[in-house]
Amino acid sequence: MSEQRRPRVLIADPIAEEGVELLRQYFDVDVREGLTPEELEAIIPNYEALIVRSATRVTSRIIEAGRRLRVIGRAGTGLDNIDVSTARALGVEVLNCPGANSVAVAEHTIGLMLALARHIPAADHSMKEGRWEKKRFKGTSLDGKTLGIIGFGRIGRQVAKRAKALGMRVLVNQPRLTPELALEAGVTPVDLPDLLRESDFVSLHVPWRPENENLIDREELALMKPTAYLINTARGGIVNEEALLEALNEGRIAGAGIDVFKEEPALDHPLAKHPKVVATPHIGASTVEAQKNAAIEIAEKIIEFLGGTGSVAETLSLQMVELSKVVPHEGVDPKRVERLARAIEADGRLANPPVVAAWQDKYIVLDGATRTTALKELGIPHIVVQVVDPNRADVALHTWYHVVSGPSAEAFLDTIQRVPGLVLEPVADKATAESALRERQALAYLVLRDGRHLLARLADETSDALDVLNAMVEAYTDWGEVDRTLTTDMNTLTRTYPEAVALVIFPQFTPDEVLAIAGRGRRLPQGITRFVIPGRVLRLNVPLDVLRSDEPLPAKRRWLDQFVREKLERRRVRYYQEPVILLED
Ligand SMILES: NC(=O)c1ccc[n+]([C@@H]2O[C@H](COP(=O)([O-])OP(=O)(O)OC[C@H]3O[C@@H](n4cnc5c(N)ncnc54)[C@H](O)[C@@H]3O)[C@@H](O)[C@H]2O)c1
Ligand SMILES: O=C(O)CC[C@@H](O)C(=O)O
Repeated sequence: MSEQRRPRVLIADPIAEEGVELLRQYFDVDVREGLTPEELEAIIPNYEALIVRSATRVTSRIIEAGRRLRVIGRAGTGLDNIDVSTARALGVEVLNCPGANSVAVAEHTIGLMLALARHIPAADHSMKEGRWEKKRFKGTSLDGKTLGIIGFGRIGRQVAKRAKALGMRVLVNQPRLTPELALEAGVTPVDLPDLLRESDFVSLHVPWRPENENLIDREELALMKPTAYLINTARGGIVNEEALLEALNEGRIAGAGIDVFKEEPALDHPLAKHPKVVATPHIGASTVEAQKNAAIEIAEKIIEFLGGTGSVAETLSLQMVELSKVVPHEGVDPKRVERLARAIEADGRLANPPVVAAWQDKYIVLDGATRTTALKELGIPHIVVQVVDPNRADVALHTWYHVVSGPSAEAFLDTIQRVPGLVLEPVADKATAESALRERQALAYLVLRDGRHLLARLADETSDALDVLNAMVEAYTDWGEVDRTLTTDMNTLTRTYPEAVALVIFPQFTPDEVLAIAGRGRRLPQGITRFVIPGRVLRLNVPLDVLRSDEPLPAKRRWLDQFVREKLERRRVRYYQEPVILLED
């Protein structure tokens, strides 16, 4: 850390004193609560770090004005009040402390459930007004009731633990919930409609993101029982407030417990005033313990970040690594590899770093297999990659299906049937085919133009499923034209692809399966997996000379950090907030 000038930290929302004291040991700390956006914008250029809770909105304007800003700390969980994309694009790290307040929010959730089930706030209010209305406040028990938890992360799991101790049955809706985790937590995974239909209490524990806006809307509320309660301690916009108000007014649900509102502070809010609602002013995390945990944890993280190396490249998840450790998870077309190798050599630079996931001592390529292979062909020892966690909530893995066009469905079938180790088996309908695929009893299913459904299965157990799958895709790719699609409706497809004879539908692979396949040195056929990865860094344009040189890896890493730092200073890094799908290298 610099001897001349200590870094300056601005704390813009109240955090526990223990965290402030810790920060003061290392930095010059100013606590300035209640700043207007204009005031914050005016003073932010003086600070290396900014710490907020949920009240201060850290907009792109504020971040851009923070010329010295290196880190934004959120003393809590949700990052929805911080423009994380702009921060990362400008090399400003964003740190939070998820987990520090999970227990507090879980306890508050249980508190809201009990308050609703036993009418505690209304009974208290009636007594304060001098009444004794014993008959009016007959409640319901939580024991034996069903709680539906939407979002089974840190808070959702803490809620489940407590609800089970109260004798509740717990249903969970959470993408990619493994059966092992569900079993261990004693909960039942269900889809959202079933959760809404079966639960006596529905509790939300998902983050706010654009796709979670109005996750609970009219349609979802309509599925709930008239005796059920909705609890929202997550974020306001996740429930459509107007729809909820209607449902309460029309008696379509029994009540709601609400800690968070679309606009906060929520003053004179019709939901907060509603007799069937127990409302609290975003205090889920407001316990002495949670606030102390969050303040100390964020202080420690900021001290470590500003005191440590603070690599700018790593802030953007960019790393210089050995190319031999970078492994594609899907096959590549050798002709495309050769073309791309020539183009990269002529251009003298690697424009877009492949996106990879760290897996044991390897990096599995999620996007950029052709580029990676082209660099290997060129004999280059090192490569810059962007490392992402494929299980991150905003990374999605979808499956492309293949529309195959050619002279006739019979000729197509003939080609497939000749693949060693493969048998085709007719099935009655789409539902049977889908279920076989889900259960992994088939490698794929085929929908022919005339509407027939066929399962593609292993001929015997000694055949290797991946080998046969690869051979099948290779066979029809050599035979006809293959286009990728996300739709399974043959009628729609034949309008776009008049020569289409068949649609090949693959199972939905999980990121863990994909990594395990690649980690074993195996590959899926090309063009099946589709990772949607927000926050891609593109057009980094790393000179090939640097990647190719004999300099050792640590020296190249230092070079990369300086290279990225300069680009950021000149605002030369193109950062995509939206997912970017690159089909062509
Ligand atoms: N009321 C409060 O004071 C308070 C305090 C802390 C956190 N929160 C809110 O709670 C949220 C959850 O916190 P956490 O620490 O449990 O987060 P988390 O990231 O550990 O868990 C969220 C889970 O929701 C899942 N998810 C996302 N979208 C989903 C969807 N549409 N359907 C089903 N599951 C979905 C994710 O996969 C993840 O597992 C935070 O993002 C924050 O908004 C509120
Ligand atoms: O700052 C707060 O107290 C709210 C915290 C909470 O919403 C969070 O996301 O951690």
